[in-house]
Amino acid sequence: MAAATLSRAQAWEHVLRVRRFDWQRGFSYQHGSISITAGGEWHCSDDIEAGASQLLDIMLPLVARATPLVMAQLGQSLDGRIATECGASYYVTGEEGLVHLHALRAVVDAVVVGAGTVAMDDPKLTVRHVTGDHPVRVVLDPRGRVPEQRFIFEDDSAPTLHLVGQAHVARWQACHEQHGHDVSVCGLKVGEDGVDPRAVVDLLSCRGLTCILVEGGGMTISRFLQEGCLDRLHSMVTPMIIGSGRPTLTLPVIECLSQAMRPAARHYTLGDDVLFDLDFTTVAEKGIN
Ligand SMILES: Nc1c(N[C@@H]2O[C@H](COP(=O)(O)O)[C@@H](O)[C@H]2O)[nH]c(=O)[nH]c1=O
Repeated sequence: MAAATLSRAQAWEHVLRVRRFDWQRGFSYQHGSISITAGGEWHCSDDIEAGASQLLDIMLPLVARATPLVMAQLGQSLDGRIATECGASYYVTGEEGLVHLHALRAVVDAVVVGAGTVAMDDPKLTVRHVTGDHPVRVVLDPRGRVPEQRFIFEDDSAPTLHLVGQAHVARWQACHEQHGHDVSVCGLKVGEDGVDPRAVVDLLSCRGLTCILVEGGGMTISRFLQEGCLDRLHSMVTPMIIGSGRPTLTLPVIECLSQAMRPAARHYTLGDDVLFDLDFTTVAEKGIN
């Protein structure tokens, strides 16, 4: 009899199961031919397809854990752009990159986007390219400026949480009610520098949303990174040169490269795209002196 081979689809089912596994109580997950320990190390006693093996390598560190996770995802061109000057961004990354984005959505509790992304892209933020549940959609809108007619407000296939500055709560509650939108509005303290990403993480955590994907835009992700709020960043680089347009990350000016961030990094090929998996909780060991 031919030896069994674990397929990519089967590996994905394991990822979803591992996400639901109680890592507070159990230290290792065992199912059929596969065993997984906290942190994401895995072993399969059957043969395994290359795509399945890569999927486990990429996804298990995100789900085989008992602690909260705040991560971000960027789909960018080779020259570090996420959209053209006027905001066209559908799509920078290829088919496999998009599947990966949806896989990330399927393993988090909440997906966070800034007001600009909602205004410009009118995203759905649902899981469509893989099996799995939709995350809670969170709009970060300190100035309460997002247009009223947006897909995530009108669509009730997933819960939506609209985080606005305290001054805008009553107006937005009335607005969603008037339009019959099933959207929860929550107030945020807005300081001189805008909203503190830590306050967002705390607010979501109080609602049981502890595994968070910050999906865009570049400024929102940059702010989370600058404040030390990101554990991980998945940067999907596609061999396209846009040449001008919206940048991926915008951070304070540094003078020398010793001040640059050097997170531990792994990389994977997904179709024509290269995924850089950056772990900000661990500093890279290698460096050229
Ligand atoms: N354009 C772009 C991304 N952009 C993200 O996808 C959102 C649109 O998602 P949806 O409407 O749910 O399909 C958009 O608002 C932004 O958050 N992501 C990527 O991996 N690659 C891409 O090329």
